[in-house]
Amino acid sequence: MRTLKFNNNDEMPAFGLGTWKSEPGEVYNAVKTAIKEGYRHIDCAAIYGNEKEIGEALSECISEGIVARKDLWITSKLWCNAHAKEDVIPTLKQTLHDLQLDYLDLYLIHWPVALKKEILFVGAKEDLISLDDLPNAVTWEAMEDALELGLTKHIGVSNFGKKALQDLISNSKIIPEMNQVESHPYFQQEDLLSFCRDNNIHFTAYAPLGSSDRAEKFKAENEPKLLEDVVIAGIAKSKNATPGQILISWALHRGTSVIPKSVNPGRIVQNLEAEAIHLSDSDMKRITDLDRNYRLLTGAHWVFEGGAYTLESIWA
Ligand SMILES: NC(=O)C1=CN([C@@H]2O[C@H](COP(=O)(O)OP(=O)(O)OC[C@H]3O[C@@H](n4cnc5c(N)ncnc54)[C@H](OP(=O)(O)O)[C@@H]3O)[C@@H](O)[C@H]2O)C=CC1
Ligand SMILES: O=C1CO[C@H](CO)[C@@H](O)[C@@H]1O
Repeated sequence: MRTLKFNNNDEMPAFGLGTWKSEPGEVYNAVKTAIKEGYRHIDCAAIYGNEKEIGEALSECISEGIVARKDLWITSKLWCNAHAKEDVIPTLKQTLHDLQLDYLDLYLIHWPVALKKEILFVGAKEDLISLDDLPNAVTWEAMEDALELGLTKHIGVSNFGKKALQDLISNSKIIPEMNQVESHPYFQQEDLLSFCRDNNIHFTAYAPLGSSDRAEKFKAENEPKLLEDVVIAGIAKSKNATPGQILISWALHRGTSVIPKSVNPGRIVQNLEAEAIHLSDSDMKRITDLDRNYRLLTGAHWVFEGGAYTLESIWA
């Protein structure tokens, strides 16, 4: 099993299970199947609305002796409406309660965007709080407190660009240990990955298979379909593998963590088996050459005329 090493020698399994869009009725089975088959890393978030069902599966896997808590790596994320300093710890405690855990392995600020407390999904510019009024550095101080309290073993961020990372690096006691962002062959983010490497920040690739089960309203017309790419298909055929497995294997060979989502038992197993695939330097180069700087999860839903955020400010 490939792992990413953290400062205190904790090792995060590089491969994990994504859980966004895994409905409450199906995520229980997905997590149980995954753990029984050998997954040891589950990626969660309060905003996915399914942490209670994930908690039931985790609790059963532990009580039935399928896995020990210490051998699992559980990540969750702080939603944007809880960035106020006093809201972070209570929100994390709710996630721990839902997941039936005493501690997380990794807690992330989900986006460098702040929402008013009563707003779950942004619908208008009035729902937003600007970073001048509620800076990431303030939220981060409470993340540091969570670490000190032992509620999580590691802290990090998600959807942060270089500037937002640099702000935290320059102004904080503890540097983020992880940045979880979109990454796949059509949107590799090599520059951000190098920045993270240079600053000792690990990198998790989300939407590694193209996130094709997103709601249509969040998709662009004629979005390129990674799983149908001819180069990926050709490499898959030559290795008796599937395109999904090649995409996962590429991310692992690149030294990143990768968290494909599936609720289908066959694909859950298939995705795990991608860890055993070997890609040659020439396979890797052919895939690296596919980059087209095509972001699937654009973040456009945060942007309103006269609002607090622009795409440039979010991804800077
Ligand atoms: N921090 C953040 O802001 C974000 C984090 N994430 C995290 O990353 C995870 C992964 O990203 P996500 O957006 O879910 O998209 P993925 O790229 O993982 O794609 C998921 C889709 O691929 C299908 N699929 C799974 N395995 C295969 C396979 N081997 N072959 C073909 N199709 C397959 C799934 O269907 P099925 O379930 O039927 O198998 C589903 O439709 C999320 O679930 C979440 O945990 C994602 C987006 C944003
Ligand atoms: O992780 C993610 C998926 O769900 C969220 C909202 O529903 C997204 O904003 C986010 O990027």
